[in-house]
Amino acid sequence: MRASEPVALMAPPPMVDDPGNVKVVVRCRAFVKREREKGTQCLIRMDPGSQKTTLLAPSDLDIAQANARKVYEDKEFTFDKSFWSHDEADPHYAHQEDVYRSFGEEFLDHNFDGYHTCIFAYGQTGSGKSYTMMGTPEQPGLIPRTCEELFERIQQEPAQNTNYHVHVSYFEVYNEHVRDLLVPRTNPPMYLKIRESQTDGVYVQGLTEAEVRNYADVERLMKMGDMSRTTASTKMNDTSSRSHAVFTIQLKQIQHSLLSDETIERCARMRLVDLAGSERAKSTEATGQRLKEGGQINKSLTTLGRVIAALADPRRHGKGGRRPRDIVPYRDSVLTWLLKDSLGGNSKTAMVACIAPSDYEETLSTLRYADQAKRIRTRASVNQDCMSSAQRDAQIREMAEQIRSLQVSVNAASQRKREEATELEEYQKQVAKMQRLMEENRQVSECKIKALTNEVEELRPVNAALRSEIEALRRHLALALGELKNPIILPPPQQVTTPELGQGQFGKDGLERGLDEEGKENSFPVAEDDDLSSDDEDSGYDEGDDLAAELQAEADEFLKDLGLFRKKVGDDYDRFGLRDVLKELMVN
Ligand SMILES: Nc1ncnc2c1ncn2[C@@H]1O[C@H](COP(=O)(O)OP(=O)(O)OP(=O)(O)O)[C@@H](O)[C@H]1O
Repeated sequence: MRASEPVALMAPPPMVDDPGNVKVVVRCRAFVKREREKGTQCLIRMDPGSQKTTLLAPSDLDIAQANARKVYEDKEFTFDKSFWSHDEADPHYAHQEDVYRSFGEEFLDHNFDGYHTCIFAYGQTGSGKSYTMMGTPEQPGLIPRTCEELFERIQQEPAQNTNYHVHVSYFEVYNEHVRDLLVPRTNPPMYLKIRESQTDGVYVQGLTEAEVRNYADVERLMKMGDMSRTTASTKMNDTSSRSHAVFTIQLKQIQHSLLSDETIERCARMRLVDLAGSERAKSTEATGQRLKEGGQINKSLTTLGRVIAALADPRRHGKGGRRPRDIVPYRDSVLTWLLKDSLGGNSKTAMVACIAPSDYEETLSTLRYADQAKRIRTRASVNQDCMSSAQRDAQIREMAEQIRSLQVSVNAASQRKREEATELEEYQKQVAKMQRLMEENRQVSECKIKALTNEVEELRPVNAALRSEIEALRRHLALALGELKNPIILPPPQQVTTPELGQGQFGKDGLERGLDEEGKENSFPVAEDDDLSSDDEDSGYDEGDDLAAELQAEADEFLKDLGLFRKKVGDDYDRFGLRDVLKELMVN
């Protein structure tokens, strides 16, 4: 958006911070259907003159008796403003428009002056926070009213030499996770990271910051975000917000004077926060997911309470000087970390404490919270830069140089990344190749083992046959050697007197062995001398010598074959490690 040629520049920025307390207002809502049906008693009184809010002790005997140990008494609080939105017929009834006019408008002024602002709604579940912040299409709340008027101001009374740029973002903090409400929901949800930098403070990385040119653009985004927000029906509220929602408007005003050739840039940020409601599991009767959410909501609200208590501590601003910064537990919850600047830094901040008309304990807790928040002081300063064209050009040059050097390091980094990727790919290829080779080797070995096993199996019967042959030959040899060592000495031929027994009846055996009269085998004395050769000449045993030599040669030949066979089997055993198979084979 660009207006026509300028005349005057923005007012010069204040040189000092603008310290101020957090503005605290309280709003009491009307009875809802559930309360009307029960005929509940209203426990709130508000004095429009003094802005006093009084919480009355319940006269309802049921409540008092149910909590006999608790003390119920009237409590009085004073805030910057008390909005009575309980009874529409009351002349002091505060409509949505009244709430906005009372301080929403003032906060928008601060934004145009270049201050960061924050308005957050706090209160128990079902107390009217979403109604106050977002409202309904018929009764729009603070957020739509602020945005609408922002564009009205830009369009109706433009500082003629000023360019306006408006961006909005919308996110929720659900169960300690940040989710962008301006991008469609995904399953599983996409959560964003929180970062903190010297220049930008705490921010959400990757959050959508949509440029808007008119209120219709904002309305569309608000609708989109609201639909995406996590809500659920509980006993206390049909559409209970289960998350903290943060709607942010960034307003940038750039003003340029042709006369002085100077540019002034103001950046203001508006944070509009609809917190999830504090709740007691007993009142909401929540179970499962709702109970878990309730636990997380209460945890972050308790941290918010601790942050508020630390910031409100008078010693912090006393004569003794500031307490150490780390005493404020901002980082203990995502919500307080994100609101760090809004709560205790460079911001003008307001809290709307929303209360239900009939819940003594919850309302007392909210009012005490709000009462403490009143004491927080922030130090807001105008976020404005003023520079001449020469300075701006120098800045642009410096930035261009920075971009160039960043580009170089990005290129180097991506080159390194590419090289690493190639190396990794090569390594993976080698590993795969090695695995393939090992597999092939295994298959070859398996094949060899199979062939050898078959060969061994084929040789088994041959081996058995050879063994029995060896055994037979051994026996044969032993017998032959025995006979050679103990030759049968035949008696000299005699005259057979017995007519019945002719010589021819002795046969071959009869010649070799002598029989006594009873037909028993004779044992002939064994020659003392083992060397039979001298006697043999005359003894007629040349045939026996030949046979022994022949058998000895045969046995030697066989033993040689057997030795070769053993050697072969031994070699195979060494080559293929067939220890067990061969062992078994040797045994058999
Ligand atoms: N000022 C009001 N005037 C009329 N109705 C109201 C007002 N404030 C709240 N309500 C109604 O009360 C109910 C609860 O309000 P709302 O949803 O805003 O509560 P909440 O505090 O945001 O709850 P939660 O923390 O559970 O999200 C709604 O039906 C809403 O329309």
